[in-house]
Amino acid sequence: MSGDQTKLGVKIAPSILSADFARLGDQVREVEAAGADRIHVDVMDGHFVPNLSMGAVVVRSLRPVTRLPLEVHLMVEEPGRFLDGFVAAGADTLIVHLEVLPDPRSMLEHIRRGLGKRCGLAINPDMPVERLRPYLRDIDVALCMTVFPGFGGQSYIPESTRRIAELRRWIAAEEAECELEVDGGIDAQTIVEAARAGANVFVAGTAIFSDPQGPAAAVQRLAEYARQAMTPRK
Ligand SMILES: O=C(CO)[C@@H](O)[C@H](O)COP(=O)(O)O
Ligand SMILES: [Fe+2]
Repeated sequence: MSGDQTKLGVKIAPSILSADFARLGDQVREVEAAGADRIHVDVMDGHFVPNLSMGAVVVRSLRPVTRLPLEVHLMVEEPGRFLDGFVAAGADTLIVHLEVLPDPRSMLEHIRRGLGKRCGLAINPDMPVERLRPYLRDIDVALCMTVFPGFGGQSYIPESTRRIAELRRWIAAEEAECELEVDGGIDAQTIVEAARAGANVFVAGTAIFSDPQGPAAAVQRLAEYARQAMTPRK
């Protein structure tokens, strides 16, 4: 059935925000070889979030390095200014925040039909999850932030688990096909909670790139925990 978490499968999305930028290409190759499903690129403008990070030049440099899809998480006040540039650089998925889009439909349409890319809508922890409901059939990814965006290395907000479960119910009710992605503080413990609640895509930065056994081991371990936690749903 649509909205079925198990049908979508577990996807691990390493966030390069926590990578060693002096060895970025090698680190991306390493997580790809370990079975990561996509690369998560966090873009911050210093306005929507109180931090700066990276732009399309990083996507352009990574494009020849990996076959994995490059997913761009736009934590910026005016995402419309940057979409075409990220696509030209090689982005596969563009995720924009609902907080900056009073009516996101035209932008989602532009990403999907105009640019021919996958689109996602993200919401911050203080945005009621039902605000995503009208768009669930128009997006490829619903991104539930499990920390306030702006920085890697934060702790998962416990209330997120209830929000993920609620979003999973809305996705099923709408018979939507979108993925349910979580981002922020995902580690060996919280991935189990998030997977049980209904998430199927897991962004992880610190838990992968700061793992004492290395990024490859971390990717494999996280994927295994999530698969075990994901129970078939009716
Ligand atoms: O979007 C963001 C932060 O704003 C994330 O993608 C972080 O980069 C995830 O990092 P960890 O919480 O896993 O360290
Ligand atoms: Fe992110």
